[in-house]
Formats: sequence, C-alpha cells, structure tokens
Amino acid sequence: MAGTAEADDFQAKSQSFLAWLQQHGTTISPKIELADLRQDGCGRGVLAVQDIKEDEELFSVPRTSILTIETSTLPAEVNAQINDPWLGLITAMVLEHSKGDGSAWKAYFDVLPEQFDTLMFWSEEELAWLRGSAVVDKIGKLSAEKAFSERIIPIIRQHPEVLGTADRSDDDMLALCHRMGSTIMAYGFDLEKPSADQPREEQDGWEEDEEESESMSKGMIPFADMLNADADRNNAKLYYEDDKVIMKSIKPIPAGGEIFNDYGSLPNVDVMRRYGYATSNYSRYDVVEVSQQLIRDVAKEQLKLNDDLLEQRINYIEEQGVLDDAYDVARPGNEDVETISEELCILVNALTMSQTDFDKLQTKEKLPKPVLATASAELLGVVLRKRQLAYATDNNIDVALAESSSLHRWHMAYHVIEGEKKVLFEALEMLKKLSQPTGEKRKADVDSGSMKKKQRD
Ligand SMILES: C[S@@+](CC[C@H](N)C(=O)[O-])C[C@H]1O[C@@H](n2cnc3c(N)ncnc32)[C@H](O)[C@@H]1O
Repeated sequence: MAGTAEADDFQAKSQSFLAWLQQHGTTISPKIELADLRQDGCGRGVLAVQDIKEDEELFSVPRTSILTIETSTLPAEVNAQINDPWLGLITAMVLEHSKGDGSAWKAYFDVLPEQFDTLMFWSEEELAWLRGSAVVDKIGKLSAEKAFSERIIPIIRQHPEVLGTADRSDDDMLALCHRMGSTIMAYGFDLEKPSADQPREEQDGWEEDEEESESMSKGMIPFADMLNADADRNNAKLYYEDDKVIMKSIKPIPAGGEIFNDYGSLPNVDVMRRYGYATSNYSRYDVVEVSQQLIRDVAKEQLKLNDDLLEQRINYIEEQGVLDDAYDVARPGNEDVETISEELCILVNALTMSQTDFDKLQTKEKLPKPVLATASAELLGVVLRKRQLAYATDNNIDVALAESSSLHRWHMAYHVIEGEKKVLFEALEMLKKLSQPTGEKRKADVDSGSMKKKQRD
C-alpha cells in the first residue's frame, strides 16, 4: 500500500491530526508515534520508538480537547431537549461532523472510521453465522433506530440553522446517528468528571451504567482512542486529572512495541459487538448465556415436575430476589467470574430438592445453598447439552466467502462460536466430576469452581 494514493491520504490525515493535537495542547512523548498498522488489520495504532520504562507519561490531552456534549457547539437547549447523555453525545457528534471544515474537530473526524464491522451492520446471512449465541438477540438495532428517529431527528429538524442539517434526508440522518453511535461504542470513554482523580483505564461502549452515571460522562478523547487493545498485552493506563487526562505506561515497553490500552475483561462476543474484532486472546473471558426458560423446560422433563410445582419453586426464588431471566456460564479458568454462578446453583438446587426439603426451606424463608448438589450438577449437565444444540453443527467457511468482504466478519463469528462451544465443553467436564461424588475432591471442586466471589449466608 506504501506509495499509493490511499496510503498518502491515510498518512496526510494522520499528519493533520497530529498537528491539530499539538495546536490544541496535547503533548506526546518523543518516545512514541502514531503508526499505520493496516497491514496487521489494526488501522492506526501507537508504537514505541524508544525503550519506555514503567510509569512514564506517554501523552496528555487537555480536557478542552475532549469531545463531549459540553465542549461541542451543541446548544444547551437542544441538549436539554434530548436529555440523555448517549443520545446527546451522538447529536453533538452529528453536529460537529455536519459542520465539516467549520468544526474545530474536523482533523479528528478525519481519522475516525466511516464504516464498522459491529453487528448493527451485519446482513441476515452474516448474523446466521452467530446462530446459538445470545448476542443475536441483543443487537438492539431496532431500539437504537427508534431512539434516533423519535428522540434525535425531530429535535435536529427543529434547529436546522444551528445544526446545518436541513438538506439531509431522514435516512441520511439515521445512518449518521448509527455511525456516531458505533464510533462512541468503539472509541468513546467513560470520563471521570473533573476533581475525581482516581485512575481509570476502562473504555466503555453503548450501555449506561446507572451506578456510575453520576460521576461519569461520555466523551471522545483524541489520540487516547488511537490505542488498540489486547487482553494479554495491556501496557498503558489512562489517569484523570482536573484539567487533562494522562496516558502512562504500566510496564516497560521496548522500542518497536505497540502501546495497548485496556478495553476490559471482555468475552470475545463483546469485543466483537463493541469493537468489531475478535481474537483468541479474549477467549478466556468467554461466557454462554443459558435462559431460565431452557432450565425450566429441562427441569420439567427430567424431574417430572408438574407446572404447579415448577411455578411454586420458581416463584419462591423470585420472591427471594435471586431469579434471573438468563445465567452466564463461564470458563473454569476465568478468574473474574464463577463458572456456575451462585444464583444458578440456587435455582437448580431449588428445582432438584425433594418436596419435603423445599417445604422446610420455605417455612424457614431460607435459600438453597449456593453450591451445586449432585442431582443439580446432573440436571445442569442436561441443560448445557441441550444448550449445545442451539449452535450450528457446521461452521465451515463457504468457499465463495473467502473472496468476499465478509471474511473478517466470518472470522469473528468463528472465534465467538468456537469460544462459546468451548465454554460449554469445559463446564460439562466440570459438571461430570461434580455428578460423581468422591468425598473431599468433589467438595474442593465445588468450592473453587463456583464460589469465587462472595459467600451467601
Ligand atoms: C479505540 S480504536 C483504536 C484505533 C484504531 N485502530 C484506529 O485505527 O482508529 C478501536 C478500534 O481499533 C481496532 N482494534 C483495536 N485493537 C485491535 C486488535 N487487537 N486487533 C484488531 N483491531 C483492533 C478495532 O477496529 C476497534 O474498533
């Protein structure tokens, strides 16, 4: 690609962006550089050009250069009308993008992507490669379009002179909202508001975390978002100060090494959903979602529970506040999440216990122990084997596809589905051991396999 017009344009945009950063107060260590990593399928990235020690400042970005609702030219009354941080930031970005050369952010927008591989943009045929994964029902394209159509576009239409969008059709506006939403998802940060000075490394995506929303806001941090990420190679962390954010090395980085931010302990399916790539490095965080409905169906069939008894037990668990619509099963090696959550153990134990034991439990208003009983391990084994059937048996690549632009998407789907199948395989192996009690060994397996977080009374 070197020497081509495309490479020259890419390079020119990088140079303008770097000049823009400098003009707007970003300082960048001479030990790093913005690099063209397209050959590795990673777009731009940041490389060390000299050896870097641990805890060195790599760059700092003034708060005034961070693109937020407040720093954008979105009028306060328009923001007040929209009254939602996510939709507000999307609107602010639609506005700044629409201003073209007239926007202070022009050089920044020029290095942001125009197209995405996130699931919103997949065809039905491509989504079929993900059959079996719960992600297919969580893409949220329709709800996003409803929010854009009902809560952004009408308000933009009321202010055509301010927003410069009079000549754009609704379809155009919708596409632009999707593009900006996906940009925030893959490039945006949860910002600690000024005066909160705790270090924070995580980038976040579309979802709003209720508990954090008071002290956090969404924003785009130019240059910090040029860092790629890799589960195994995180070597930099973002620190928040009142007037700027600073990226520092958290381990030595040799000259030539890439600087990697931390996108979090995400399963491949979320890396794909938010960032549009997937690698085996994130596989250890993979999970499989098992629906409550599947557990009910299998319990009914296997335990010969009639509808009334099944409802009685499920209702009791719901009254106790520990019933979920679905449960994540994780890989046994995952240090952050239990393979079988306590909530799932409780539900399955409530279903498998004898009626006498269940009646006693209810009288005492207690919950079943959050440790899988042998019968529960067996039942859960049947549930997970049924869950396996949801995946396509044949995930082989279509020959025609090898030529098509969807190849990258197929690879991501492959990583996700193979990862999820592996989760089920390993969880089933674990359950097999639990179903064959061998005294102390079984106890140890249960304790380490399913009780990593908290102990319930
Ligand atoms: C925050 S941006 C990083 C900068 C980006 N590479 C660019 O050229 O603009 C996140 C995007 O970078 C890409 N990315 C990040 N880490 C990656 C990796 N390990 N492998 C492939 N792509 C990666 C993905 O496209 C992701 O959506």
